[in-house]
Formats: sequence, structure tokens, C-alpha cells
Amino acid sequence: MPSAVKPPQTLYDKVFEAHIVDEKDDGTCLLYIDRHLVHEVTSPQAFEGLRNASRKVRRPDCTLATTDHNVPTTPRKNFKNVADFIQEEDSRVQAVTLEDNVKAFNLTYFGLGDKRQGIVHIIGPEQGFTLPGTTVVCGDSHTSTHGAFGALAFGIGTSEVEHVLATQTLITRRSKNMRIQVDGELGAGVSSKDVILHIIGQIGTAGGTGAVIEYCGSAIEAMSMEARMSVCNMSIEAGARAGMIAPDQTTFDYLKGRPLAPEYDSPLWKKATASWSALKSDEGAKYDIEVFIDTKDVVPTISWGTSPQDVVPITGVVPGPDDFQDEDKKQACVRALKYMGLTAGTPMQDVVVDKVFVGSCTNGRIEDLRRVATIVEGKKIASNIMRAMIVPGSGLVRKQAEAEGLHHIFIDAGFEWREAGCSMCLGMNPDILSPQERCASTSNRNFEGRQGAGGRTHLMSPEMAAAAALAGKLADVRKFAPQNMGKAAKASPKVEVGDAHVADLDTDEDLDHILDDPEDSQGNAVPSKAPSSSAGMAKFTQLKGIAAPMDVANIDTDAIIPKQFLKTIKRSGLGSALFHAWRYDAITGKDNPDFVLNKAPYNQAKILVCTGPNFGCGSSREHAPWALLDFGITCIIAPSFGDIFFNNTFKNGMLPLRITNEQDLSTIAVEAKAGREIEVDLVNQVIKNADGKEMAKFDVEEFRRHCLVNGLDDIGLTMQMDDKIAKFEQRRTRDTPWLDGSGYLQRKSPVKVEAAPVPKTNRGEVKGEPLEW
Ligand SMILES: CC(C)[C@H](C(=O)O)[C@@H](O)C(=O)O
Ligand code: SF4
Repeated sequence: MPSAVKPPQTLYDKVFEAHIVDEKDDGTCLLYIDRHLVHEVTSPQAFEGLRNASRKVRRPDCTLATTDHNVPTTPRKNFKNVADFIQEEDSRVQAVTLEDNVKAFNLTYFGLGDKRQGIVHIIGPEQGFTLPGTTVVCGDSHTSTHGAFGALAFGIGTSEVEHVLATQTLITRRSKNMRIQVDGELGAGVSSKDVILHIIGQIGTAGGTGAVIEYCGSAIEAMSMEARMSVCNMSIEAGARAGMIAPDQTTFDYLKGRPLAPEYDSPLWKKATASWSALKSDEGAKYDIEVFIDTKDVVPTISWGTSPQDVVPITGVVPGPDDFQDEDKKQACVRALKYMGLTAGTPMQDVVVDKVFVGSCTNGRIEDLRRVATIVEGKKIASNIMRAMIVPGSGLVRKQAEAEGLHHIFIDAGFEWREAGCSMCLGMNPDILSPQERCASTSNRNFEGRQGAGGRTHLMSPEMAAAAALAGKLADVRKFAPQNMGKAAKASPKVEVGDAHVADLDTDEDLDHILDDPEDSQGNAVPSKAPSSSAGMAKFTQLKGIAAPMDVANIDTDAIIPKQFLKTIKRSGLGSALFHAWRYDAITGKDNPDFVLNKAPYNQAKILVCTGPNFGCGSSREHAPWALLDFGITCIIAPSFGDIFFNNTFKNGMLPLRITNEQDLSTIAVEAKAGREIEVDLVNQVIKNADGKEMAKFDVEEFRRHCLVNGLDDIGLTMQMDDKIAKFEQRRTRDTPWLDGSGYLQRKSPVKVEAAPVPKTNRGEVKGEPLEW
């Protein structure tokens, strides 16, 4: 019999389909994960969950851990151990906890004494851990970076980190297909960062919501791997779950000789490259959304506001509310101008800068540093620049830069030459902006308070940050650039196994306020409403309560829970930090009486109704749902959500409801504003007012509803499918043997995994619990 002809598939469809372990009728899929990166911020609670349930890590050979967010970037010459090196207590606890966990669970780890340490999204590709056609996850939203290799790579929350550690799979659903085609040559002074900033300016921060973006076109093909990584990195700022680029010769050349890639020219390399070469979208494949960009329209681009979509050409002026049609956008503009201390109509090149930050997982690679060196060589940074930092993305990037003498160029020009880490991208370490300081930054997020409470961030390319450092103001790199700029001439560093190196002691800034044990006004301990471990969830059937109204668009998870609270190793106690910057006066620390959650009856809210779109966009921090839950909010109603936040809420027994009908949403908002109770009935999928009158219907996918209504979380359910997972792994070993641990990840004995019976959770292991769905 002739087999049915398959419809043309996209690159995303192909990679997704090749990893399905199981698929349910409602479209819920169990997806095999090839590569798992782990860092100190989003893993402690996941390891705690494994411990509580006596579970092991299923594939240590496919897991790689490092420490990056909390680490000081001061010299490591006298480094002995993290416990002595990291001064700030909460950061130290998080780093030490990761070290305890990697030892206990037998994982490969690049610590501060290892030259291979660095930002997760820099070290994965650098080591050849990231390979074409793989699924790659990390408890970090910028996992999208790895899509530059034709991998399906996306950020996950901490509950999902635990799921992957335990089962090497994830429960997920298909995303939409979006294609962004960029054609033409990049002009002088225009880099891949300008391309992605321009794209986000065009499609908005919610433009890719629910989709995986495939980037293609002649401009993308001409980019180096590092430039492609900068593009895919910021897919999350475009709202997408992931970004992908079809692998080609540029990809294969980059992978040659990487420690964890198949050995170059070996039979395995040939087999791997043959299979990677098939990873392209088929002719005629269908996309749900298509966008075309002509590079003629892309100039050096810079952000002016507090969202990555707030961009203008460097030759432009600061926009004003009148430049926007939409009422939400007008309001957002007013708010952003106030926060950024800018006046509409000011030429961007008149805006004076205080600090410069070159680094991050977007632009902390060797080619980025080379381009900065090209601009600043033989020059000095302007006298008004208080601090200009160059923070390499990894120890190996730093080593390579030093081998090329770039550090001398930077130091001579007046830059600080730092050790590797996330640094001032989000300021979980001492590298932060003071209130109202303005920073030219090569990072990816310009949210309020991102680089330090009250700090002002302008996003740009490395060469534009270099130009700003020289000019002391935002500047057009084309005025500073030597002829050859924009092209990274040299190849990327080849990676070797690093030897230990060591450091000085550093004084960490005291980022306090971690809320270990919340207290009531009498100082008595208050029981937290958030789960203290991952073992089991409360059931969600009906919820009746006060709903707090909000009308802000694009509320990001940095706003829901700022970075200083991510240093906890617990899930509980975050309620009083919820919306911290909006809820409390920055100077006195007192309640801001105008903020909705500080007013009665909303201080008792169980539901949040946000009429602005894209609630929970940005970072993958599960601390956002934990903080809401700890405050007492278990249901959020909004027109749309950031994808990772949306998933994270379900994993905590919370219900995010997308209400897209404007009329229904405004009826609900009217009730909320009047301070009347609302009822959310998940069993019947309706929202009612206090009198029981139906206001809106909603639809929650069957599997998710089943888990919520029965109080199940899904690790136990997945562990029941061990046979299927094991079969998938056998097939994977046969067809793609290079994906089993190789190099220093190779395990001596085959990985044998037993699912321990765990009577103390309600995750489905206990007899009599509802397992079928
Ligand atoms: C800490 C982590 C959860 C977070 C992310 O997911 O993006 C961080 O990397 C960030 O950039 O805000
Ligand atoms: S976005 Fe910044 S904080 Fe997040 S992983 Fe990248 S460098 Fe680190």
C-alpha cells in the first residue's frame, strides 16, 4: 500500500515531531529533551523536589550546570571556593546550594574556578553541548539563543526543571509557526542586534506570542553563528517561545572541534552532518504568521523606553504619546518617558549616558568584544562616563580576548575588564545601576529597575555601546567606525578544557529583603500560601473572591517579582515582595497608597484582572507565580500571557485565563473595579459575578484541567510512562548516538533509572489516585 504523503513541514515541526514520546488526543505531548542546562537561580527548588520524592536525575550525561547570575565579576586570582568568594549572603547560599546539588546528583558543573564557567547560553554552544536538531531547555528565558543551531530551545520554569531532571521529558503543546525573513546586506555599522531590535520594534513584544520563530533570508544566512545567536536570543523579547535558524555550513564549521560535538571528520561527524543537513523547512511549508524585513530599513537602532519594543533609529528623536494611536500605548509612553527621565522630541544623540555595559548572553561573545575593540582602539572613554564595563560571557571568551590583546585596548580606553557572568544585565551581583543612572547596554531587557532600582537602560549593539562610551552620550557608531567594522573577521575561539584559576575577595552589595519568614503586624509568623515544596498541589475547582483590577500592558515578570527576590532557595515567602517596585515607596519603603494591592478590598484579592495584553512576559522566573500565590492570588484573567509564565502558573495549581473577547473582559473588569466578588468555575468553565450571573465562558485544555481539578502535578504521571521514555531513548541511541553523553559527559556505566515509589506526594504514584486522563 502506498504510504500517505506527508504535508510539507517547517523546521520547527520536524524537530518537535522527532522528539514526541507520547501524544494525547487533546494535543498534549510528552517531549524528549536532549540537552538540559542548569544554573543556580532556577534550580534549588527543583532539586529540593527531587530530594523530597527520592528521585534521581535521569540523564546526568545530558545535563550541564554552571553558576552565572549571582557571581561577582571581580578578579578571581585568589579564588578558593564560592563560600568565601561570594560576600552577599543570599547569592552565596544560592551558589553553594547549586554546588551541593551537583555533587549530590552527580552532575557536570563549571564553577568559578573553571575557565569554562560562564553564562549558560554562552557555554552551551561554546562546548558543542548545543547541537542541531536537538531539544534544549534551561530554567531561563534566553534559552532561545540555542535555536541558532537549528535546535528547538526554550526557557522553562523551575517546576519544569524538576520534571526534566526526573524524566528527561516535558509536557507541552505545539506552538504556532512564524517565519521572519530578512533579506539584503547589512549596512555599515548595522549588526545582528540592530536587526533583532528592529524586528521587535516592528512586531512588538507580543508579536511572537504562542509561536516559534524561524529566521531565514539572505541576511540571516550571511550571519556568523554568534550573530545568529544574538538574534535568536531576543526571540523571547519578541514574545516567542523560541527562535530557530536552519543549520548550514556556517553551523557545521562552528561545531568543528568543540569538545562535546562529534569528533570532526569521524564517521559519527559524517553521520551527524548528514542528518543535520536535512533540517530545513520543506518547500510549501505553512506558517501561521509571516514577516518580511528588508535590511535597507535597518539602521543602528536603540531603545528609548522601558520595553524592548520601544526602539528608534539612533538618528531619531524620543517619541511622545502623540506618536501612538492606541490609548494603551499612549499611556505606556507617558509612563516610560517619566521613568526614563526623557522629553519627547529630544534627539537620541543628545541623551547623556552615565554607564556603559558590554556583556550578557546577547552580546558577550568574542565577536562582540572584537567589534567594541575596533571602535575604541587608541581612544578614551568620555570623562562623564562614571563606569564602563566589559564582561565576557565566559571564561573562555575572556581567555580568547586576552590572547588577542583586546583587554589592553579596553583597559587603555578606560574600560573595566571583568570576569564572566550575567553581571549588570540584571544586577543580581554587585554590578548595578543607582537610581536614575543611565546606561548604554548591550543586554536584552530595558524593563523598569532591570539593571538596578530606578536605573535607566538603553539597549543597543556592542559597537553602539562603544560609540556611546567614547561620546559620553548615545551616539551613531557610523561616525566613529573604521571602514571595516560590522564584519567579525576572525573565527570564533576553539574551546579547550579549562584549568582552575583563582580570585580575589570581593565586596558584594547588600541586596536585602529576602523574605524568609513573613510576619504579621504583631511580628507573628504567617503561614505562606505558596507551596513550600513541589510535592503536590491544592485542587482548583471553584474560586470566589475579590478581583484586583490592573490596566497595564506587557506586565513583565521583572515587575511582578524583581531580581533581588530571586535569591531565595524556597518557593514560599514571596507574597510581600509581589510588585515590589510599584507597591512600596523606593525611598521610605512604605506602602504606596495608590497601588491597587495596597487598597482594601484588593489587599485580600484572590483574582487579578488585567485588561492589558501580554501579562507575565519576559523572564522565566517561577518566582512570579509563587509571589502571586503567596499573596493569595490563584487566578489571573488577561487577554493574553507570556508563554512561560502561563505554563508556570498551572504547575502551581493556579489558573491563568485568557479572555480575548473585549466585551467580556470589560464586564469582568467593571465588577473588579466595583470591589465585588467574582466566581471562577473551572469545572463548568465559566466566570460569574457575585449574583451568579455568567459573565464569560472559557476553555482550558483537558489535560491541564484534569491536573488542576484533581490537584495532580505531572511528574508522577510522566514517570508512569517510563517504558515509552526508555524505548525513545533506545531509538535515540541507535539513530543519533552522538546525543548520549560524550566527552567529559560520557558515563562509564549505562544510565539506569529506577522510578522510586514515593508515598509522600500526591503526584499520582499513590494507589487509587486518578492517573488516567
Ligand atoms: C533568572 C532567570 C529566571 C531570568 C530569565 O529567565 O530570563 C534571567 O536570566 C533574566 O534574564 O531575567
Ligand atoms: S538575560 Fe542577562 S541575566 Fe538572563 S541569562 Fe542572559 S545574561 Fe543572564
